Amino acid sequence: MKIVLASGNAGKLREFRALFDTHFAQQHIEMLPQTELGVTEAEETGLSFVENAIIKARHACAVTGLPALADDSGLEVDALAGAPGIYSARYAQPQDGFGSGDAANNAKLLAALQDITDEQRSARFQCVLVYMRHANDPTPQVFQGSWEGRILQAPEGTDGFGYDPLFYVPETGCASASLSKERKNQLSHRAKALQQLLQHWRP
Ligand SMILES: O=c1nc[nH]c2c1ncn2[C@H]1C[C@H](O)[C@@H](COP(=O)(O)OP(=O)(O)OP(=O)(O)O)O1
Ligand SMILES: [Mg+2]
Repeated sequence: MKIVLASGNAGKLREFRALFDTHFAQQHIEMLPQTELGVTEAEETGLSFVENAIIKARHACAVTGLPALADDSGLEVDALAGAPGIYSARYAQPQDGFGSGDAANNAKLLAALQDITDEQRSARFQCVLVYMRHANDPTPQVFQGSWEGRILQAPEGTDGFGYDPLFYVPETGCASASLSKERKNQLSHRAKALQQLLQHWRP
């Protein structure tokens, strides 16, 4: 069975690859990144993670004719009333003077939290996974995971992607970007959402 993985984010795709190698090794399920099937990015016009994940999954189904699994994820910072949230990937904009992309997003987040003490820097990653059997699937299957931490005062670590260098993980005592990919894949929001999927999924 072929399933399209509806993400263009290389960091996510690396993590999914390792998670699927662990869980689907014995099953006849082949996960193909959308980029390998000529699927371009969908416009994320939703106002919630689940809406955006449905938009991405539906788009990938429509283009490929295959079932699709999409991940919409992001960082919620309490001191910023939940921002950047669903806008995490597009947090920094060229007109802010930060540029765009992961490094710019991290720089903008540090600037926004400049005067915020450690105790007030609580945050969490959210991940919503949506599986759709086809573009008109009336019952998308939705799975969710979150990961609690806080935002560091300066980046740490060299692994991972996105906001990992600024995300301190209390249960490990280091930044997410200092974790091995195996350890992150045991603890993360994405790993938790995938565990939910593995328990309840009807392919
Ligand atoms: O484990 C993570 N470690 C660090 N950062 C993370 C993580 N998980 C999500 N994030 C950040 C990256 C990006 O700023 C946003 C996701 O945005 P999101 O729209 O879901 O993904 P994306 O645009 O990069 O690729 P795509 O939409 O094709 O899947 O949250
Ligand atoms: Mg996106």
